[in-house]
Amino acid sequence: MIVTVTLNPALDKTIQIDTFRISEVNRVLSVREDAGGKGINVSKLIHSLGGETIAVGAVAGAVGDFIEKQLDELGTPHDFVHTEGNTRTNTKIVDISLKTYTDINEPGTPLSQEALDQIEEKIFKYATEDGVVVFSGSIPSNVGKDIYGRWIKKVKAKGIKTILDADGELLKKGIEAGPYLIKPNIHELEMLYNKKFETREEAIRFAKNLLDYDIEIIALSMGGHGCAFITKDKIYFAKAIPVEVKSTVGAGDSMVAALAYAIQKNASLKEAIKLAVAAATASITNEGTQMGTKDQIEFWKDRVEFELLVL
Ligand SMILES: Nc1ncnc2c1ncn2[C@@H]1O[C@H](COP(=O)(O)OP(=O)(O)O)[C@@H](O)[C@H]1O
Ligand SMILES: O=P(O)(O)OC[C@H]1O[C@](O)(COP(=O)(O)O)[C@@H](O)[C@@H]1O
Repeated sequence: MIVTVTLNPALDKTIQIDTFRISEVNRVLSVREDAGGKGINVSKLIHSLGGETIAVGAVAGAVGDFIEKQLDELGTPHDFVHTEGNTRTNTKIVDISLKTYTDINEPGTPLSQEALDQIEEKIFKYATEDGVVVFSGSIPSNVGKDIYGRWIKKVKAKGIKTILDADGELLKKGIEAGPYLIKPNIHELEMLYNKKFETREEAIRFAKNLLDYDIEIIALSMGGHGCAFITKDKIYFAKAIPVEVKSTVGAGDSMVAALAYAIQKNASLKEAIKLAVAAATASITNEGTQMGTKDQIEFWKDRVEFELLVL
């Protein structure tokens, strides 16, 4: 079982605009709404790949109802705690002329200690020894930044693998707990080291140091430049596949989903890399927060190129 934890789900509202102008009236060309939030996206993809998954976390109000309904329609299993307020809406602006993709993410509704305890119970209810628990995304501002780190320690103590995809303090404290895999993007790594990397190699060297925290795999994604997959023995670099981008939202989550799926199946690292890049590529060819379909991912899998790096 792959359990995903989303403390801050979102309705992703993607609006298409032609040449966005600041301080002017902008007319929207199209709107679409998807159930989003990092763990939720991960579960959506794992389910469509045929994997066993459940999305846990918290939802609230009418937006929470929308998310649960859409997951039901997709057949993605979920078990959320229901809280006060309303789940956030994240606005994604796709500018079709400028080819820019802008995310405006709301902070989300607070979670009580009682809700957090209930979520923790659900994590341990569904997590299996041969499974994976995925902690990803931001958290409401009233929740301590050590939450993922604390949960990773507890899950790891039961011999269960964990994946962390977060930024800032959440990432830093999570890393200290030694998750099995982390997937920072290059900006998140720069924030972590408070340093701008001049070259791909420099970024990879800094990322590699994190393996000392008992991390097995680091997927360091670099948007349209590709992704490095770093382990103690080997470092692979997979090129991004040039495609017509419809929306970059969900590319990282697709990688995380594919990696979780591959890890649970005990697939080789090479197989995991192919699936991860194919899943990310498929996702960005779809509008809004839509993951790639199984067929799309199969198609791209044969076209993934990666090389062994010697640093
Ligand atoms: N513009 C792009 N063109 C082609 N592939 C892309 C593009 N943006 C992202 N990808 C693919 O998605 C992966 C993850 O993207 P990235 O933006 O680094 O993740 P995140 O969404 O977590 O920030 C990349 O390694 C690449 O394979
Ligand atoms: O929790 P955060 O960091 O605000 O991110 C949430 C947003 O990230 C997403 O999960 C997409 O993430 P990626 O583009 O990194 O795959 C959206 O669905 C959601 O709106």
